Amino acid sequence: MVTDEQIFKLLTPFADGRVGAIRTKDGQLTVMLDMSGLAPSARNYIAQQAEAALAGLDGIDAVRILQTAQRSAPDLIAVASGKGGVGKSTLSANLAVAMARAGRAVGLVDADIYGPSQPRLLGMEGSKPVAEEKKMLPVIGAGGIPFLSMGQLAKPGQAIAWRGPMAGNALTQLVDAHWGSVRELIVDLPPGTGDIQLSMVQKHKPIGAVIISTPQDLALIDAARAISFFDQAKVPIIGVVENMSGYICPNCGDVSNPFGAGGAEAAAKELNLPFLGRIPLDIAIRHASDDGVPPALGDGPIAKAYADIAAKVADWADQRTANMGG
Ligand SMILES: Nc1ncnc2c1ncn2[C@@H]1O[C@H](COP(=O)(O)OP(=O)(O)OP(=O)(O)O)[C@@H](O)[C@H]1O
Repeated sequence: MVTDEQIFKLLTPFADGRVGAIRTKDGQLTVMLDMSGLAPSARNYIAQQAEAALAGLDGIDAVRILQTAQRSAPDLIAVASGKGGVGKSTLSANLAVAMARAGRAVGLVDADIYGPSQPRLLGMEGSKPVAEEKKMLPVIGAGGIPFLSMGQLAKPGQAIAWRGPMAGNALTQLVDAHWGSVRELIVDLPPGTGDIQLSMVQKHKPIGAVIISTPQDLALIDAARAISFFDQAKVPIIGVVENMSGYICPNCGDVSNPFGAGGAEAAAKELNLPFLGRIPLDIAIRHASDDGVPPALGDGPIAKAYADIAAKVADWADQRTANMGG
């Protein structure tokens, strides 16, 4: 008679970590497999492999595979700014890459209806995700980051016209996709506090928000507005990132401060919020981003700056989980 341990060993090569209860009764073997997060094609594949691996075992006449889905949806981490052009999309892509490099299962949703830029930032311009059982399958971008973008749902310029329910439905399609083993989903929000943000806090509440600003006074005033929006929605602010602080001259290496410096850190302090770090204004960031190679994949000071911010966000998420008792 075959033992549970033997069955477990037979299933491990393709269902590692997914094998649940095993029951043998009257020649019928029932095995529970946790298929949560998997796309239907992957579920079918594993179930077929399991049936094949368990066929013809000593004392077993019939094999039944029970599929369960216990794992919950990924946690959402919003990246927001008060105004456009401050580097929110660049931070979102690089935060995802840096967190993944640190070993976390991270995905990315590009919810920016005004200028969806993640397909370009992740080197997958023109990519079209396919759907399985009416849910989208994320596309794998640079750094192995699974992502979905408003830019993949609509023709260029079309999404801008989306209002209220349409924008909300589009966001739902991106968030409720086949995220598989992804545990944390970075959401690149449009700038400001519009329909997408409302839908986000009402329907897909993020566990926290990262606010990005340049050091300029005006950008900071807008950032404060975004902060108060999340405060009112009871979404905790993970912290503030200062972008484009200190310009490193590519010729002489001198550092100047075209947008000022330290403004976001001072503002964070004033608002009693954690400061997560600063990213300098560096043309290399723009070039790498335009080429679809997130600078966080490198190993110079820029990659380090993103890695430090990612570590703080990860710590925050872990602390939150610990506080929740699990
Ligand atoms: N630290 C930086 N140094 C140099 N260029 C940067 C930096 N951060 C972002 N950029 C560049 O600034 C431009 C705007 O960045 P990005 O698209 O990330 O901003 P955004 O806030 O998401 O804008 P939008 O609201 O339009 O989506 C891009 O060309 C990007 O490559």
